Amino acid sequence: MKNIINVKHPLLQNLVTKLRDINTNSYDFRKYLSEVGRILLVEALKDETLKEKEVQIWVGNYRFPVLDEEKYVFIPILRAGLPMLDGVLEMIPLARSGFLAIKRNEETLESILYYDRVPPLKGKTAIILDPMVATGGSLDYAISVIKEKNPERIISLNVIGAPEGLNRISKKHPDVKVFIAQIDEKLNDKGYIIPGIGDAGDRAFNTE
Ligand SMILES: O=P(O)(O)OC[C@H]1O[C@H](OP(=O)(O)OP(=O)(O)O)[C@H](O)[C@@H]1O
Ligand SMILES: O=c1cc[nH]c(=O)[nH]1
Ligand SMILES: [Mg+2]
Repeated sequence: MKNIINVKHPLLQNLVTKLRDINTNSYDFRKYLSEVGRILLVEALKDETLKEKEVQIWVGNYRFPVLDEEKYVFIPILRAGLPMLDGVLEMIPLARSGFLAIKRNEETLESILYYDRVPPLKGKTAIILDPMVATGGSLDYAISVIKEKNPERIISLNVIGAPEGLNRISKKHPDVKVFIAQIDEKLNDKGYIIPGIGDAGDRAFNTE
């Protein structure tokens, strides 16, 4: 699983534990997802190439490094990926955003795409946001849809994954770098991650 990067940081582990806690309410749950997203983004872009820009400062004009912010397109997978968007947009405010809504059929575990509003991706870095990689079906589907739009590169930021799903992504999409805060033990017979955080969409938006 060379393309799966388990980002290990005490601050991330602390946030994941707060997400696991069933006493965490939906407001805090969304806030913690957003914070995890931001930390994962920092790690994912740590070797990024910068452009030079002339900046007027107090002693004249100097050239300084800047990020080409509009090169990045964040793509949260609705619903549960949505709270991660706030955190990453705080870091790259001029990034674009696109939206994919994918829902698992909880009986068959098959992923269904019900909304695609992703802007053109040619020459862009697409950054997928979704807290959970369980069977990997939803992430696999999202990557396939995004690849059809020919981005320069695809990165995925995820909070918790099961070995089953991460193996699937690693085999099918070795070109996509996945930055993940926690790799858990397994899936249960309903396709939920154990120990996991339960249903992330329901917990984020207070539904059942
Ligand atoms: O790896 P998989 O087996 O495909 O499962 C992971 C998917 O399940 C969750 O979404 P869900 O289908 O529950 O939709 P929701 O965010 O609307 O609740 C999660 O946010 C992932 O997208
Ligand atoms: O554990 C899981 C698996 C899929 N989707 C979730 O929200 N949680
Ligand atoms: Mg759900």
